[in-house]
Amino acid sequence: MTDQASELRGKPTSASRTTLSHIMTGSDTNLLGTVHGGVIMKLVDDAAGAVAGRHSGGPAVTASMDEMVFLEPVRVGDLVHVKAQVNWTGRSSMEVGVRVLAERWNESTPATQVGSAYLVFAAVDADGKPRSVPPVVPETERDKRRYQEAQIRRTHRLARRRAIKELREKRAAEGIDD
Ligand SMILES: CC(=O)SCCNC(=O)CCNC(=O)[C@H](O)C(C)(C)COP(=O)(O)OP(=O)(O)OC[C@H]1O[C@@H](n2cnc3c(N)ncnc32)[C@H](O)[C@@H]1OP(=O)(O)O
Repeated sequence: MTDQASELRGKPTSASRTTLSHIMTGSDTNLLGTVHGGVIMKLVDDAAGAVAGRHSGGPAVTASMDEMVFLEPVRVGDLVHVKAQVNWTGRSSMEVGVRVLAERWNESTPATQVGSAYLVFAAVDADGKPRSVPPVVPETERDKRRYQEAQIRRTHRLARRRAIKELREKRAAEGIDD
């Protein structure tokens, strides 16, 4: 990895926080007539990717997307806002938290939350190898809570990966072929 972590100065959460807005049309629907979850997931990935690129100051790739939650159906004519921010940073990875809000495009009613997700992005160099990212500096109490919660998710992701790897190695050592 390109290692300059100690040289990188911290960046506040607000420096890369981004909102992506889009009006849903007939081409975004599923067979039920509501907006396809994959359309929302693309917007989530786009917004999170912009945030990760801004925070890390260069290219960043999606390593994982987890806990994508759809709370309410989104409809044609909804103006969807995808709000994303860096919750936590590691050496080369960043957890980006995303909230998805929707409001009718031509009404002044408040937007309601319709989904959320957590994505991990890895900053990469020109060869696609992980490179160091500046530490995120949480500013508000909400940012600090999100940072702490992201650390819990990180611990669980690593533990889950390690446990599954160990199980597979154990089964392979026992000669079990699946
Ligand atoms: C924006 C887009 O559309 S990108 C297109 C979709 N995404 C891609 O094509 C990415 C394909 N994947 C890759 O290129 C590689 O697997 C990478 C760059 C994500 C990781 O490369 P690796 O060689 O595994 O590097 P490494 O193991 O050092 O991981 C780098 C960091 O990512 C984290 N990471 C890697 N995989 C995962 C994962 N599945 N979940 C969570 N974090 C992960 C690591 O914990 C590490 O974090 P740290 O440096 O902060 O400790």
